[in-house]
Amino acid sequence: IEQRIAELNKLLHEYGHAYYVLDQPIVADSVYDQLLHELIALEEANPSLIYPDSPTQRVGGAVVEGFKKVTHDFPMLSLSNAFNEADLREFDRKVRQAIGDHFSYVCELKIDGLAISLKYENGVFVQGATRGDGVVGEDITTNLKTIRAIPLRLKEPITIEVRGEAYMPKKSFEALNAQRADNGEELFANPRNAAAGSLRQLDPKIAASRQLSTFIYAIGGDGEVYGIDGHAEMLDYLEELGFPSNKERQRCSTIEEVLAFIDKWTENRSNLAYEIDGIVIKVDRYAQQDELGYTAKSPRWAIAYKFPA
Ligand SMILES: COc1nc2nc(N)nc(N)c2nc1C
Repeated sequence: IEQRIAELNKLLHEYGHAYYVLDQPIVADSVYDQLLHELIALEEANPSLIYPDSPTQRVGGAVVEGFKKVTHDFPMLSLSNAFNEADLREFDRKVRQAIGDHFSYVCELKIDGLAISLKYENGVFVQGATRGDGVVGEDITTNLKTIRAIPLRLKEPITIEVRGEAYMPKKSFEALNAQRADNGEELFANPRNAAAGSLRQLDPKIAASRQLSTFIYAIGGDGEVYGIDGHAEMLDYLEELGFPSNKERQRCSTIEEVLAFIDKWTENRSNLAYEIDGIVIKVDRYAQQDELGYTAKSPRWAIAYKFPA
C-alpha cells in the first residue's frame, strides 16, 4: 500500500506539473482522474499515509471565518507606469544616465490579475498572501492551495518567497459568467475581478471551482542569495524549481526593441488565453538594479507600460 501511495503521489505530481505548470499534458485527463480517485480511496483507508503535498490536499481546507493579516518578509513593490513612447524613452534615458549603455532589459507580459506572495520553507508551500498595501496582506493560503499551477512542494528543499499574479483564464471567465447568467446571478465585469472575488471566498471549495492559475515573476529579497545575478536567469531557476513563469518574456538591448515588443503584443494580446493590461520592462542584472535603486515606493530599474484603456 505504502509503495502504491508513494507511486501515485509521484505520478500525479509529475502529470499535474506537466498539465498545470508547463501547459503540456503528458496523459489524458481521464488517466489523471482515475489515478487521483485511486489515491483518494487509498488515503481514506489509510489516513496516516496521506502526504501533506498530496494532490488530494489541495481542497482540504475548511471554511474560514475571515483572513488573518500577514506582514510580508519583503515588502511587495509597486511599479511606476508609462503610458506612451515618450514616457518609455524618458525611463530609458534615466537608466542610461545612471548605469551607461552596457545593460539589457527583460520584457514581460503584465498579467491582469492580482498580486500574490507565496512562501516556501524547505521546499514546502507554507503560506500565501495577497499584496494588501505592500507591507501587510491577507493570508489566503487555503484558497491558493486550490490553484493547481502553484506547486505544493518544490524540486529543491529550499526556503524562498516568490511573487506572481493569480489570474482567471479567459475561458474560465466566460464559463463562470455563463453559469452565473443561467443562475440569474450578477456577472463579473472582467477576469481580474473574478479572480479577486474567487480568492476572497471563505470556502476553498468555491475558489477551487474557479480554475484560477498563476505566473510567478519575482522573488522576495535578494536574488544573489541563490547565486543568481540577473532576472532572466532567476525566472529560469524558478521554472526549474517547479514554478510557472510566463514564456512570452524577451530580452531587449535597446528601447527600440522594447517598443517593438510592445507593438507585437498590442496587436496579439487578443490571442492570449489570459488578459494582460501592459508590458513590464526591467533592467536584467541585479548589480545594475542595485545601482539604480528605488524611489519611495517603486524600483527605478523597472516600469510598467499600460495599454490604452
Ligand atoms: C519587480 O516587481 C514587479 N514585477 C512584475 N513583473 C511582472 N511581470 N508583472 C508584474 N505585475 C510585476 N509587478 C511588480 C511589482
